[in-house]
Amino acid sequence: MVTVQEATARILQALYTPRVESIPLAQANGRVLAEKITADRDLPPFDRATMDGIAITYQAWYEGRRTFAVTGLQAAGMPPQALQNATHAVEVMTGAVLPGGTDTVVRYEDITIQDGTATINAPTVERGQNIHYQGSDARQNSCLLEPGLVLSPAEVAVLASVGKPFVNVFAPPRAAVVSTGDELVDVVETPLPHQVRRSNGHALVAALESLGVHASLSHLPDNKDVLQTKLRDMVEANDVMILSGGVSKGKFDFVPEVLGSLGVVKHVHQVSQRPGKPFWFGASASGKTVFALPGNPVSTFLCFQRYVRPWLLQSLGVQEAPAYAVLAEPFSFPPRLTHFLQVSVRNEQGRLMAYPDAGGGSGDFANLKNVTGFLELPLEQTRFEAGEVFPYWPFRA
Ligand SMILES: Nc1nc2c(c(=O)[nH]1)N[C@H]1C(S)=C(S)[C@@H](COP(=O)(O)OP(=O)(O)OC[C@H]3O[C@@H](n4cnc5c(N)ncnc54)[C@H](O)[C@@H]3O)O[C@H]1N2
Ligand code: MOO
Ligand SMILES: [Mg+2]
Repeated sequence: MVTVQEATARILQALYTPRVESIPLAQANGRVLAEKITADRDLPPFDRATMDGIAITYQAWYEGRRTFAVTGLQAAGMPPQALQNATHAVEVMTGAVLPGGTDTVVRYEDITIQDGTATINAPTVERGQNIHYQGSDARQNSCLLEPGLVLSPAEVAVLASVGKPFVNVFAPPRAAVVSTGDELVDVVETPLPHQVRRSNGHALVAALESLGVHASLSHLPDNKDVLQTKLRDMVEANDVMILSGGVSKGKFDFVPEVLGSLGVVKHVHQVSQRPGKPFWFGASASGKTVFALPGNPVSTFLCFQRYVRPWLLQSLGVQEAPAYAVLAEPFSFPPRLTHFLQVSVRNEQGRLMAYPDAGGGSGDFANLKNVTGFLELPLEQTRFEAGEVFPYWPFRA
């Protein structure tokens, strides 16, 4: 048995190397960037008027001039005009290039224009006001986006602005979810009194889907030969397999033995934690990864959030800052195990307060609907006081 920290370290030493694929910009939202994006031009690419009004030379204002003959019009999209005379002004529109020879923009609200002459009514004018200077946001060739970034609408705008109709992103791993257990029937079946409908596989597929990974789903019986035959091909055909059930000490818990016989080398089996103690993790010689999660539904769910999700994100180079929350009420947990306490987190004046709602144990998956995540209570402690801060593993906002 290893600690949660040791298990984490071993898992994160066995990352997989994702393939890179080029996708259209319209599909980029939510994907993980696999290339460095640099500015192809200065940002903004020219001195840009930020207000509709007139462009003047500040010096003329400074020397006391308040009226300017309007001798030109600079609309957005027009090549730059030039001011012929420092006593003149050019009408300028937001988004237009600042006309040559001007250095200051005065808003229409601060002027009156009559018979081709603009009069400035504003009490003060600052040199360079209402101009977004070329290169003030970023210089040409400077790095705008780094690999590992999860692309959001904000980054889609950046990609468009630097002329990327296609972008390189990391391809999601080929993934397979396999649930096991003779007592489990399909969702469309009516279970006999001694049977239950299987739910873990569906939860895992949905959890992967929310990370952009489309996994196959299958179910296998508690039969060593069948497991061996079916898992053999699946291990090599996928980058990652996620199994549920059959990893504990029961007479029909064949999964660790079968995986071992297929050349999947055990890196972790049994972690000093509750729920999820029988957790198993291994990798084949060719780097194919297998997570075999304990079958109790809350254990399966927790182990996915605590181990599979970070492994996947780190494999894709995604840096996710660890989350923490404040325990809102005292809690006791005597066993020398890291306890993943189900909590409901509320933001109270900027502090994430975690309210325990432990539920009825690792079989009580219906309780997960009441909570927002798990608080990781360390094994060294048995008593946890209100106000103490612990790592928090959210699975919903
Ligand atoms: N002697 C011991 N017994 C058990 C130990 C132990 O340390 N010593 N650990 C317990 C813990 S903790 C857990 S968690 C479970 C893990 O069991 P397995 O991984 O072997 O899972 P199964 O035995 O196949 O199933 C356990 C439980 O979960 C239900 N299950 C499984 N898959 C699904 C599914 N897809 N959908 C819904 N429910 C599922 C299954 O019906 C069982 O009730 O072992 C303890 N035992
Ligand atoms: O992981 Mo087991 O879930 O403690 O029942
Ligand atoms: Mg079992």
